[in-house]
Amino acid sequence: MPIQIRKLDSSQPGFQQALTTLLAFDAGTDDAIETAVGKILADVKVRGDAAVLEYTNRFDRIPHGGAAEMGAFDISQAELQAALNGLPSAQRESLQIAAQRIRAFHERQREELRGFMYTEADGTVLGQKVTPLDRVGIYVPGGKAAYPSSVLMNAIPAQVAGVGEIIMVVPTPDGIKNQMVLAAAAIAGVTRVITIGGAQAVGALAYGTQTIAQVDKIVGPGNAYVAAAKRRVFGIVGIDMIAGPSEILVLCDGTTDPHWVAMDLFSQAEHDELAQAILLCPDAAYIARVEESIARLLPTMPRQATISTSLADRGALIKVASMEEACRIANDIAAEHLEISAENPEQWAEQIRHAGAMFLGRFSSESLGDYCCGPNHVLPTSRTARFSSPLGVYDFQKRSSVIHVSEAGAQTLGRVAATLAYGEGLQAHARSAELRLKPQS
Ligand SMILES: NC(=O)c1ccc[n+]([C@@H]2O[C@H](COP(=O)([O-])OP(=O)(O)OC[C@H]3O[C@@H](n4cnc5c(N)ncnc54)[C@H](O)[C@@H]3O)[C@@H](O)[C@H]2O)c1
Ligand SMILES: N[C@H](CO)Cc1c[nH]c[nH+]1
Repeated sequence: MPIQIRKLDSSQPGFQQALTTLLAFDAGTDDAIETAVGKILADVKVRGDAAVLEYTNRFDRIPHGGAAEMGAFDISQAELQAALNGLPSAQRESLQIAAQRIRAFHERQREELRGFMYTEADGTVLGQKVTPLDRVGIYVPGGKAAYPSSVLMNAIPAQVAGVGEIIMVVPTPDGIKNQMVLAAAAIAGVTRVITIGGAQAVGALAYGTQTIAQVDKIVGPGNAYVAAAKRRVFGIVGIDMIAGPSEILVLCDGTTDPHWVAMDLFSQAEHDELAQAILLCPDAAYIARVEESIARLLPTMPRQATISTSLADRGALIKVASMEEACRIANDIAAEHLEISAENPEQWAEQIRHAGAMFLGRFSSESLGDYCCGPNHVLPTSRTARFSSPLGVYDFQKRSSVIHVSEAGAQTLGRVAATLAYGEGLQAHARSAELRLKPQS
């Protein structure tokens, strides 16, 4: 099937409007998803398990007329361990290597995130205490593909942070459990695995049900339904970020094998029809070669239907004036993944301020980061990399301020506080500070 992919040129009038339209979700789709998610969440909040059971049976097409009770969706620790033991050794070892590398990276984050205390001259002690969250929900997607890597990426930082209970939800369409997903949960030390997904799983974790305890925070990626549900439950529970349909932006100077770039674009397009893959390049002849590679390689891809819809609806090959302009546009796009496939990639990376993860040089394919480089693959999408960060140990911790004022400190701070409190018209605040002042002799 001939592939239709949008071609844009930054020098053409209307380019900025075309780019804005490309980056926005189709409002019609968005509204439909929002309405559906609103209804599901309201129902789960009121009816709890009964609603979760019904939606799971329906959306995940649970066979034999569906499960009769929620217990059917729980997976025991013994089953997780059996899945790990039963994996072919190459799969088990690859999971273990990936887990070890992800753990090593996140251990470094923890070292950077320890609290601090300092003592002032008058003996007042001030500081910040870091504590892990008690109970978190991790969402592992599973509608169109199975994601053992996302189990590791979600659970390992939670464990490194010291979270008490890690509750994992993952849909099992048609009731089929993926053994690598279960094995990854065993490796990562997940507390409980429940095979539910979508907005109903997010609702169950956020509100709690008869059989699922409310969590403190929900993290993890998912499709547009999951992203919309997380956005809606924020405030009742914490969330990490909006990690929706995957995105890749390749910034190329025209020196990389075009087959490599085409396949890198496919690697994110194959996740979802709503995924987004974009190339920015100053060399028109090179863009034409990437287009040829796309046409040549696409028929060889098992997921070509998803890839072509994603490329046709949300993809683009964009001719820019220069690599400098490519960097400026990349900052505007603020993509989940940015590949800088160029000679001396560092010079361009210096100009990038907004990207979930940056892959520098032509050997750093984004796919390596998806599985085993070590940094997290749960990343902000839909331009939220302007203000969000990759999932990390910090998402599973919170900070409390610690204030221990000495008697001497209370004399100086008390006068300052009382003056400010009277200025605000808050007498009790002022008097509370003044009661601790020694009488002036
Ligand atoms: N940003 C990241 O860090 C990151 C990482 C991995 C994956 N992803 C993305 O995660 C997503 C995974 O999506 P997926 O679909 O494979 O799995 P998913 O688990 O996110 O979604 C499956 C669930 O969606 C719900 N659903 C599907 N159609 C529905 C409908 N019509 N009405 C109501 N609910 C419906 C169902 O409950 C189903 O269980 C992809 O978009 C992928 O690109 C993102
Ligand atoms: N590309 C996804 C993040 O958008 C992560 C992933 C998991 N498996 C393969 N890829």
